[in-house]
Amino acid sequence: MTQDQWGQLKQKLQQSVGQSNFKNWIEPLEFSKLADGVATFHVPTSFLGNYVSQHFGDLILYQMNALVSDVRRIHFQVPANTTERPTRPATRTSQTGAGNVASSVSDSMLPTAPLDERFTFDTFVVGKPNELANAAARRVAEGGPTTFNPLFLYGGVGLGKTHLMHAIAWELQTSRPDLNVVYLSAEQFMYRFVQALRDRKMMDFKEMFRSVDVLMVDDVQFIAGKDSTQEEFFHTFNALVDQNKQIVISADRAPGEIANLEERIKSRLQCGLVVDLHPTDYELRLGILQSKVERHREQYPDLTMADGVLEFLAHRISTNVRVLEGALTRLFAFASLVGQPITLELTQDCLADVLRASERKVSVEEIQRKVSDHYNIRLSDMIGPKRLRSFARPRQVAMFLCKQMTSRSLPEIGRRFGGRDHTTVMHGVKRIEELRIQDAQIAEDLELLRRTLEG
Ligand SMILES: Nc1ncnc2c1ncn2[C@@H]1O[C@H](COP(=O)(O)OP(=O)(O)OP(=O)(O)O)[C@@H](O)[C@H]1O
Repeated sequence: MTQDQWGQLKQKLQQSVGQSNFKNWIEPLEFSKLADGVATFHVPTSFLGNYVSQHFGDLILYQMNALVSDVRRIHFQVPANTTERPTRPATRTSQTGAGNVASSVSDSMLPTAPLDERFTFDTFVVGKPNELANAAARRVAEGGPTTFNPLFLYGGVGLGKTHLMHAIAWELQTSRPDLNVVYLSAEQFMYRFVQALRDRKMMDFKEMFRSVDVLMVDDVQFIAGKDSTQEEFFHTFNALVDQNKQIVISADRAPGEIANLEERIKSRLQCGLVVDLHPTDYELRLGILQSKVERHREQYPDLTMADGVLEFLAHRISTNVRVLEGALTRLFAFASLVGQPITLELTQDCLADVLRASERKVSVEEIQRKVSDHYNIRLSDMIGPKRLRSFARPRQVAMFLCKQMTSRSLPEIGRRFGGRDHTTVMHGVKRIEELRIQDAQIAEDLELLRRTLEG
């Protein structure tokens, strides 16, 4: 391939990956040579090589073959005279991408997967459900003598396991640059293992894995049922533990609960510290939202957000932090697109599907019953026409909770409150929103009721 052809290919890639990806990742590539079906590119850092290999490797290979035939592999190389800045843990080694794409700088070092720069301890919000996991991760990140091995982190989807592992790697990169820290998913472990078998490079594979100082394997449940990968994992694990090298493992469940995982591996995994990331609670969700909103505010400085929106989201969106983050991002993008402030109404419109999906199954009837019990009035009085303050206030509280905790529209809520008009419901909801700020007793009632209703 000539430099001209590389120029043409770059134009094509620009169209495929978009301007910003192109600028960040493709533009820095320098085509070096094409020989024996292997296209070599020079990259300024192995991190960049890793990233491009993983995210755009197949695309480059595909588009290159449309231009010149018979390219089998892509190779990313940091030229010998380049000094890499040690800014990220992942830069010390390189990543082998899928298929025929490889980015290798040194064949003797184990490639680590790229780390997400947003996943640090600074950005990890700590609350009751994750404080132990956070403390254990921090302990490992200090890089001192191994006190528990392995650290086994487990928890449901999107609760921060990967975030904590990346945070450990970032931290060690700064405090202990002498250590060879490797983070990879169990799937990547398997892929490397299969590749080593295929290329008859098992000795290299073993050597590479045994030269690691801190090994972190994400989503280990992936190797369940994959017998030879499990076997190899077991040997790697034992070899590192014997050498007192730190291991961190994550999974979506406790070691004992991973089906089709060999007993000896289960028991090995339980040897160290097993920590559970619990589902988030309201306070943690609110804390996470508050911290994330700051970053969105920087991006959209002109957007205003009404009081209560974050609280609403923290109440209504389930335990998965990824969903919570996604909702916030979408909300800001939407509000900026339509040029409107972020109000509760806009939030409900924009996130209707997310809210519906994570809706707790609380019914209007249940709310009415709990609220009338709480205020010691009869259900018939709450729904009936009487306007006495002692009935009207609980009625408004119930309307407010219906609006917050169910996906019923205002007219629907009105109908279930004795056929009232939607404007009456709207007025009731607004009144309680005001009172919640002015009147501590109402705020307390609401909190208590919400907790009982959530069960
Ligand atoms: N306590 C937290 N503070 C800030 N962000 C968090 C927290 N917990 C999770 N997140 C964010 O939620 C998202 C999902 O987290 P992460 O990918 O670490 O989850 P996971 O437990 O590895 O999920 P999976 O089981 O899907 O692999 C990430 O963007 C992460 O930054």
